[in-house]
Amino acid sequence: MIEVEGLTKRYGEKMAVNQLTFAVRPGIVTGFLGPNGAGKSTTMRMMLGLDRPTAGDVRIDGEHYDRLKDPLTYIGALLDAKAMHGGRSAFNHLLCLAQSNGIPRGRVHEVLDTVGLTAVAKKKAKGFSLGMGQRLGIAGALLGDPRILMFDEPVNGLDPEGIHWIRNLMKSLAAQGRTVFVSSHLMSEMALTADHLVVIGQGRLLADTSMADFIRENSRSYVRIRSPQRELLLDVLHRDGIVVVETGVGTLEVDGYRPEDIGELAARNGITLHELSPQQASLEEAFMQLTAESVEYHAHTGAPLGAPPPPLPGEQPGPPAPGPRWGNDWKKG
Ligand SMILES: Nc1ncnc2c1ncn2[C@@H]1O[C@H](COP(=O)(O)OP(=O)(O)OP(=O)(O)O)[C@@H](O)[C@H]1O
Repeated sequence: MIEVEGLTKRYGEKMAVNQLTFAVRPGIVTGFLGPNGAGKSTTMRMMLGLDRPTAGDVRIDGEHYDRLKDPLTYIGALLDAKAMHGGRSAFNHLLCLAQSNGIPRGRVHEVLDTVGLTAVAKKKAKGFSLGMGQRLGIAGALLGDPRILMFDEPVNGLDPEGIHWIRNLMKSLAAQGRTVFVSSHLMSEMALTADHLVVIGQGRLLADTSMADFIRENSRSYVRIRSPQRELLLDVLHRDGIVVVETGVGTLEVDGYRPEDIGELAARNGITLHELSPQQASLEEAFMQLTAESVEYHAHTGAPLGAPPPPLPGEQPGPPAPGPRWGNDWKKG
């Protein structure tokens, strides 16, 4: 279990993490989400004692990180896959970690095998691809057979097979009763992996809830209908006071009713339906809905390619580009 209480980190004027309180429980995968710059990495670094909180507290199974003896046997983490001595071989990198945490040499072979790097164990880490580096970082996290695992963007650089592998690894670690805390910007992947979500924006807690509740509470669910008797169906729905959204592609959308309600109404009126399907928004849509207010860095959406970039603060703007100008809706804050 990881317990975070009132956790706060200020860098000068910047409030990177602001009064965060939540717990990461064992036996499930907890996803950690937030837009760029939300404070995820800073929070994870404070959990590992790599950054000192301005205020608040983190406990790892009831203890502060710096009081843990042989910390790798309590909590294993992948924060930055490149944070290793590139001149060392994969084996020696792991052996150094093992020796400093009282972990037997044989365990190095085990974790190399687990992550699929046995064949390149003698190769220097600086020659590794991004995906191989991620695997080596994951091996380091697993080395001490810890009860708690933390991964910052673990699928970064992994190919589809690697992504599938890490997803199953995280689920199996959680199924063994371990605490698994993982951040990712890949929403489709997160939706398949995490059971619970902690969502932050501009350093503040926005949600601490199950995946299912998060999607339900932050998105629209509706029934999509197609019928060859569209006009007749519209009349019937309107007569019953049902609000219908007509989409451009010939489908109708109805909020607040079950497919059964619509299907029975259509049947009573002898209307043929070609589609009657419940629609639930994706995690990505729910995430964008919840965090819209706390996204710090917005990309421009309508500029033509090749248009000039927005002026930096204090810089004179360049000549206007034809059409919508790059920077019209670019903003920070
Ligand atoms: N060492 C530092 N000095 C000053 N500001 C920092 C430092 N580390 C982080 N920040 C700022 O704190 C805020 C949170 O950064 P952090 O890296 O924790 O966000 P994040 O959610 O991990 O972002 P991303 O998804 O882009 O990786 C950002 O505004 C960042 O610029």
